[in-house]
Amino acid sequence: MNNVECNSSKIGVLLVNLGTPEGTDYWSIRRYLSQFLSDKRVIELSSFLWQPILQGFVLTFRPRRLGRSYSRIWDKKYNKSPLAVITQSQAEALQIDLNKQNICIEWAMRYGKPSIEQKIEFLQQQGCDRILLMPLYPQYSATTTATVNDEAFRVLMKKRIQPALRTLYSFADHPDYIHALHQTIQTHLDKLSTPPDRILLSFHGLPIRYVNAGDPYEQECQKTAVALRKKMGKSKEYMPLVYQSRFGPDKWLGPNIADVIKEYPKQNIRNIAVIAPGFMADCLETKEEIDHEYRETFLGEGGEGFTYIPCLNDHPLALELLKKIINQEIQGWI
Ligand SMILES: C=CC1=C(C)c2cc3[nH]c(cc4nc(cc5[nH]c(cc1n2)c(C)c5CCC(=O)O)C(CCC(=O)O)=C4C)c(C)c3C=C
Ligand SMILES: [Fe+2]
Ligand SMILES: [Fe+2]
Repeated sequence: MNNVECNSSKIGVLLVNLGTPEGTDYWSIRRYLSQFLSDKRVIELSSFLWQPILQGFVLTFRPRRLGRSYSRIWDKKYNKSPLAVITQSQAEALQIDLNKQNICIEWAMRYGKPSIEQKIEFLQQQGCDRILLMPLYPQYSATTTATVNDEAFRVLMKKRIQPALRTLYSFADHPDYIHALHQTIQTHLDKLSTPPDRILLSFHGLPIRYVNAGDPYEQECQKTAVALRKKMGKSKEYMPLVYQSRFGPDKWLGPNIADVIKEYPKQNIRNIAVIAPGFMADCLETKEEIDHEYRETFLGEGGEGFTYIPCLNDHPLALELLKKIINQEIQGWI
């Protein structure tokens, strides 16, 4: 995949993000959603109950609507979703930087392609006998981080010769992560003619049931919010933590971003900025859900200014952060 040869590399790094359909048509989306929503880490229901609902109802209706959403954000140049394009770009930029250290960087998707299996195979073929698995989720959740690990170990289960495998837990308050977020927020705000009355920190939600069962995700999000507010010298009121992307009938973590922003104009809060620190790359949940849907909601309720602050993506500070994490996690391997 990369321009850089990595035949002599002995350490492999696999960046993994959530997933992506191969196209925006009904069947591509259906295939992707079916794999994603059949994951028992994501939907904690018995298959006996859930599969008939998924196959009969969800996968009949949701792909069409989701396909329209993906079409609006699809990267026409690369014919890929933004999540795939950005993750690839992160991997390519890191490869150029880490080539000297004999490290081979690859990227994969937990659902869809390129798969974790395909990329572990490839890294082994390149001579990597040690692999650092890096789920690109700053905040740990069993629904995201753990399922990446599950899949990698399932791949290893089939191998006679296994590479050494290290996993990354999270980096919710890593100083370089907080620094990168601070800088991107500041640079973005400096360009605005009217400063926002609030900066919302919007994280992907999780069913409360999972948190009650022990998923540390809510604490992880709070860790990020507390560290970022401290770094910026701002209050909890000015930078509230909110949750987005609800799915299904469960009760999800709150406060829900849609409820919060609907109330703001009534409180004379008319200019807001939104950032989604939980995503390392812009995707459907940011480009479409925040920058399109919530923008319309806020302006429709009487808001005057809505600005979306992009994810870290392949910003130089994001690459510095990932490089720092890699060097910390491979200690003792070089
Ligand atoms: C019960 C369902 C879901 C849980 C739990 C969940 C957790 C979770 N997801 C992310 C990150 C992303 N999710 C994305 C899309 C997405 N998520 C769900 C459902 C759950 N997510 C669905 C059904 C979808 C598809 C879109 C939709 O139908 O609304 C994405 C975007 C992918 C893209 O291609 O752009 C990301 C990223 C996290 C971090 C998380 C738990 C912490
Ligand atoms: Fe999700
Ligand atoms: Fe969504």
